[in-house]
Amino acid sequence: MFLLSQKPSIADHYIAELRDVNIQKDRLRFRRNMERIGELLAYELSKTLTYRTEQTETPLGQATSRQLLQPVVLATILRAGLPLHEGFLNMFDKADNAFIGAYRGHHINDEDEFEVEMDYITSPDLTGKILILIDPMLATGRSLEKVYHALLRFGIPAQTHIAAVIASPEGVAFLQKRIPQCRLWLGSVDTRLNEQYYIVPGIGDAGDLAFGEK
Ligand SMILES: O=P(O)(O)OC[C@H]1O[C@H](OP(=O)(O)OP(=O)(O)O)[C@H](O)[C@@H]1O
Ligand SMILES: O=c1cc[nH]c(=O)[nH]1
Ligand SMILES: [Mg+2]
Repeated sequence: MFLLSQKPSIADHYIAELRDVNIQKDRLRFRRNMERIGELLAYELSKTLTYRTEQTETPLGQATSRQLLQPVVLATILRAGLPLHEGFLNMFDKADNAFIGAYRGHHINDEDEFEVEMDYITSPDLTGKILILIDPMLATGRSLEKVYHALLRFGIPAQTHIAAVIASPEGVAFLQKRIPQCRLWLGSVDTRLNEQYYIVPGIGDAGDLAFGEK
């Protein structure tokens, strides 16, 4: 597991702004901070990938350079994942993209219990590729687990990475148990989940903060 907040850095400013109830009123800034964290996580993740060397022609000669060995697919859970996706795409600009419509739907009988509803999924072939699954909030982990398994119908990736900005200890433990083959890239692991399965202290509802209440 990689944890961005483990070492002090400028990323701490971005995460602090995401949490701040006053700064949250500025949706543009909220989305941009998500995007900036996406760029940082993507850069850290890129250091672990495999590269091949090739020759690049410059105006003055030949330079040895590195190119990613395997294609990258960025798969993002709507809505809240969109700004984080943009950050990853800024770094992995040649990536293909997958999108999944998933949200926490409520049961009629029990207000606090929820089921992950998934009503849209589109993806390129994933066979042998580097799959990066993107969602800023890892609360119970049920959305990410469900989406990961749904994506496998598009092929078996060579590697799968999961990127989230704010995680709960419960969600991390759930994913490590259920899909241990996926490597986690996280901004912060917070204290706990509350009764509504929201992350505490967390940031609130990431989708609403980025795009408005639904
Ligand atoms: O780990 P989990 O317990 O599954 O919860 C996390 C999910 O909840 C949020 O989506 P939400 O249902 O709020 O949809 P939205 O992006 O449309 O706001 C978030 O973006 C995750 O997808
Ligand atoms: O804390 C949480 C949990 C799920 N989804 C969010 O947006 N925030
Ligand atoms: Mg939401």
